[in-house]
Amino acid sequence: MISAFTGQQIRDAEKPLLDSGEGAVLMQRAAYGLAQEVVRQVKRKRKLTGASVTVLAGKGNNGGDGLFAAAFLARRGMRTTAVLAAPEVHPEALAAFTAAGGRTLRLEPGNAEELAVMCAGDDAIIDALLGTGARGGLRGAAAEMIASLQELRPSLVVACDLPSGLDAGTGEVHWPVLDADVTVTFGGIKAGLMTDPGEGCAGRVELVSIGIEPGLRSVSPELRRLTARDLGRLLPAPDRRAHKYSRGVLGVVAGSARFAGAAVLSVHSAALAGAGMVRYLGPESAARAVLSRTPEALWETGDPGRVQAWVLGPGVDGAEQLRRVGDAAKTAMDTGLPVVVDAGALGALPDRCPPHWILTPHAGELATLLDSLPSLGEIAVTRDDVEARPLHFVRLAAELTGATVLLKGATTLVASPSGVVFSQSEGIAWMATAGSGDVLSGVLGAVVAQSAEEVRDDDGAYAALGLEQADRWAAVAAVAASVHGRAGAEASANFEGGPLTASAIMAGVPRVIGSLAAEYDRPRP
Ligand SMILES: NC(=O)C1=CN([C@@H]2O[C@H](COP(=O)(O)OP(=O)(O)OC[C@H]3O[C@@H](n4cnc5c(N)ncnc54)[C@H](OP(=O)(O)O)[C@@H]3O)[C@@H](O)[C@H]2O)[C@@H](O)CC1
Ligand SMILES: Nc1ncnc2c1ncn2[C@@H]1O[C@H](COP(=O)(O)OP(=O)(O)O)[C@@H](O)[C@H]1O
Ligand SMILES: [K+]
Repeated sequence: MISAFTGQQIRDAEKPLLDSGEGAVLMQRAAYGLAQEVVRQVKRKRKLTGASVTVLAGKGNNGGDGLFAAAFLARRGMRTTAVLAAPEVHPEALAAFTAAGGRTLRLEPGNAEELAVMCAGDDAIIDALLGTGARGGLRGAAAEMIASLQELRPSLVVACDLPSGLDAGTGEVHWPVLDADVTVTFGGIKAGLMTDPGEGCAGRVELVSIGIEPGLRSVSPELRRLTARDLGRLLPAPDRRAHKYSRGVLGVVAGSARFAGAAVLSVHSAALAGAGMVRYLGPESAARAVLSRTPEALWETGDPGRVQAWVLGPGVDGAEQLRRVGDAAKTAMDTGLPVVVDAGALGALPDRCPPHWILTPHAGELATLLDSLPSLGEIAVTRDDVEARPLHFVRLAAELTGATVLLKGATTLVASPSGVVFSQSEGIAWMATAGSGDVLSGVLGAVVAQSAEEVRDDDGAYAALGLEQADRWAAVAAVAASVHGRAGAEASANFEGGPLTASAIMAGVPRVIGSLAAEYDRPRP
C-alpha cells in the first residue's frame, strides 16, 4: 500500500531531525534526488553537457532544494540559470549555486513575461517556488511568469516536492500552476499529489527518501493507494470446495425500459468479475436485453431469494424500478447485507446508512446528494465545488451519511465514515464514456459479494491492511475501482491507446483479475 501525508505530518516527521541539526543533510539528500531525476529526464532526449536548465527559486527551503539541485547540475556541465522570485532566497543554496557557475536573474514586476519566454525553450525547468510551507498560491510576478510559462508549454517541467500552488494536504489548487511532467517529492508522498485537482498537475510522482521515513511509519496516512500486489492479496478467488452459492450471489436492480443498457453492462460486468451468480430484477424489456448478453443471469420476477450483496441504481428510472430499489434496500438493511448504491438509487437513501453500504456518485451526483442532506444545513454544493475539493467533499459525504462513499473521477476517492480515504488512479481519460460507471457498479457488486467474509475476518487480508472493520469496505471499493481502471487502461493499450467503449472496459476485467492474482503467486482456482 502506498501512503500519502499532509504537509504538517511531513513537517512533524522532520522536526526531530531538524532539532538535532540535520536540516542541511536532509536538504542535500532532497536536492541530490531532484538533480538525479533531471539528469535522467534530460538524458532521455540529449547529451547532458551543454543542456540548459532554469530553476525558479522561491524564498523558502523549497527554493533551497532547487538551488542546491541546480548547483549539482551546473557541476555536471549543464547551463544553469536561477530565476529568483524573492529578494532573499536560501543563502547557502544561492552561494553553492553561484560557486558552481550558475547565472542568476531576478524576477521583477516588469519582466515576468520576458523571463518566461527566455526559459520556455530550455531543456528543463525546475519549479522550486513554493513547497509545503506555502500559504495560498503564487502572487504577483511569480504568478504572471507561471501563467505565461503554462501557455508556452515547456518541454520538461520537474516540480520540486510539489507543483507550486498546490495545497500539499488537500490537493486543492491555487491557479496558476505550472503542470509538471515529473514531481520529485521528499520523505513521503504528499496527499495533494494523490487527489485531484493536484494529481492532475503533478505528472509522474517520484519519491526520494531523505531519512524522515521511520518517523512516518506510525502516522495514520491522509490517503492510501492499493498497489497491484495488494490487489493480488485482496481479490477474491474460489477454493476447491466452492459452489456457486458460496461464491457470492449478487442481486442487481438496474435498468429500465428507457435505460436497458445500464442493466446489461452492470449484470455482465458482475458476471465477468467473478460473481457466483447474478439475480436480475427489472422490467421485462430490460430483462430480455440482459439475458441475451448474459444468459447466465437469472431474471427474478417474484421473491429474489438469497443474495450476498446488492447493486441498486444503474439506469433505474420510473416508479416500478424505484419500488424494487426500495424493497431491496429494506431487505438489505434488515439483514445487514452490503449494498452498492449508484445513479438512480442515490436519491432514495435512508437518513443514515451503515459503512457496508457503498455509494458511487460522480461529482455532480455527490453535489446533489450533499444538497439533499438536512445535516448539511443551508449550504449549497455544486459540481464545481466537488471538483475543486473532492477530498473534502467525499469525506463529508461519508461522515454525514454513515456510508462508504466512492467518488468517481480521473482519480477515484473512497472514504469511510471514519475518514479513512483510498485513492486509485489507474484509469485513463478514455474511460469518461457512457456506461463506464455501470461497468464499475457491476465489478464492485461482484467484489463485494465475494469479499464479505474476508472483510469480517480479523485474520484476513483486509485486516492485514491495519484497518478497523468499518473502514475495510473502503478498501473493497478501492479494489474494484483499481480493477476497473486497469481494465480500461489495458483495453485501450490493446487498441494502441485508442478510444474505449464501456463494453471494451468490461471485456478487459477477467484478464486484469487473473494477472493480479498471478502477481501475488496465488494458486489459480
Ligand atoms: N524542513 C526541512 O529541513 C526540509 C524541507 N524540505 C523542503 O522545504 C520545503 C518546505 O520549506 P519551507 O517550510 O521553507 O516552505 P516553502 O514552501 O519553501 O516556502 C515558504 C516560504 O515562502 C513564503 N510564502 C508562503 N506562501 C507564499 C505565497 N503564496 N507566495 C509567496 N511566498 C509565500 C513564506 O514566507 P513568508 O510569506 O511567511 O515571509 C515561507 O517562508 C519542502 O517543500 C521541501 O521542498 C526538504 O529540503 C527536506 C528538508
Ligand atoms: N478523466 C478520467 N480519467 C479516468 N477515468 C475517468 C475519467 N473520467 C471518468 N472516469 C471514470 O469513468 C467512470 C464514469 O462513470 P460515470 O460518470 O458514472 O459514467 P456513466 O454514468 O456514463 O456510466 C468512473 O469510473 C470514473 O472514475
Ligand atoms: K515546488
